Amino acid sequence: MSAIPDSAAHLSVDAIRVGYQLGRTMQEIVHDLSFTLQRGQIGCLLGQSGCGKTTVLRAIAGFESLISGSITLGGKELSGAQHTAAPETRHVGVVFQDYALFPHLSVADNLAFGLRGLSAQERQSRVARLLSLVGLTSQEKKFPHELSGGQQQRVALARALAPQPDLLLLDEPFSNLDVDLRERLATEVRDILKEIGTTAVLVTHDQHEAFAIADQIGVMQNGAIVQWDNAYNLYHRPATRFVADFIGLGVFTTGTIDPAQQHVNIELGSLPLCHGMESCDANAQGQVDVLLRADDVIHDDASPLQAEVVRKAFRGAEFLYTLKLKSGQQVLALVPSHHDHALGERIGIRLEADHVVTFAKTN
Ligand SMILES: Nc1ncnc2c1ncn2[C@@H]1O[C@H](COP(=O)(O)OP(=O)(O)OP(=O)(O)O)[C@@H](O)[C@H]1O
Repeated sequence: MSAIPDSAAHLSVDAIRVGYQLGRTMQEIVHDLSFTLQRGQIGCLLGQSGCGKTTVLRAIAGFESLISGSITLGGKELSGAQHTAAPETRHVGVVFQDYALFPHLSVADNLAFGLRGLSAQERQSRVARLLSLVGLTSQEKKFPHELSGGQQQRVALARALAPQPDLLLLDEPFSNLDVDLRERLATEVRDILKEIGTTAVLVTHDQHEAFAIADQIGVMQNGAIVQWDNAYNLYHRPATRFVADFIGLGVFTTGTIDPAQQHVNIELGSLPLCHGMESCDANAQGQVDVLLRADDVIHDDASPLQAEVVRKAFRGAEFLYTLKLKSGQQVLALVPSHHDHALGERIGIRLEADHVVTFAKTN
């Protein structure tokens, strides 16, 4: 599923195919991929290593030509099947994974580097504003090696924003940072981009990062976007089994449709078919796979339904329990961490699903 081209969009990526020349043959990596962003929106391409995220970003930056399709920014076509505007003419900023700062220049000079066309006074005031925006005013005289990874990434962001690009591209910008810092910095970067209203596209394989920063996320599989949506819908209304599996924590459990009642019966109880779903196969028959998220299974001491704790992972505020049902099927449950149960213990659970997601059975 791909986005419908939108003529009012600021960035429009329309049915692009991109590949690499290997000897005499063109190996197509990105197939018929489309999405749009309004001015000031932040989009994210999320997917496993090798699915083609960076290739899309490189095509938007102008480093790769298109086999077919088009890329339009602010109403102007940057790439089509016949032409590729040079990267330096696109008004597109790029933040790379390795920051790519100039090691011999101070923080302030790194930021001023792309502003040589401005007067000294304008340059100074833009650098001062950006330093304050990224919270590095007191570090302006330092050199990159004197900064932490998170600070270096903020300098890279400020440097890319300095020429006031029409679009900012971020290629796995947080992957060199600690997991804890990644999500925090992603939220900070979102606040900064929103404050100045910059349209941006980020690529990452980390869904928490994507959730923290993006308005719209495209889940990629084998060079195509399989769902372009907001984080809530990707989690609660996954369009395909791949998205359901890739996003969030959950298991598939076997369900049997009761067509008369429009319910699906699973070992844990009965769920209204398609509950909370805008699109769903209400005519499904027989057996289906039902997606059960870890937050659909609630720990409840008063429930007569019991399951055995077979695995537990402490996550601070919660435990992620893997629970074995009577049949041997396993489900996941996120439980507040003051409920500390031992492996092998049987605990009461009940079902509480806001969205009932089913897929055709695979085995
Ligand atoms: N310059 C190139 N020449 C030939 N093939 C390439 C080139 N760059 C990338 N590829 C191939 O294109 C495919 C997609 O690569 P790409 O870097 O776009 O994926 P990705 O999703 O960004 O992966 P990662 O998360 O690992 O960076 C891979 O199979 C890769 O080997």
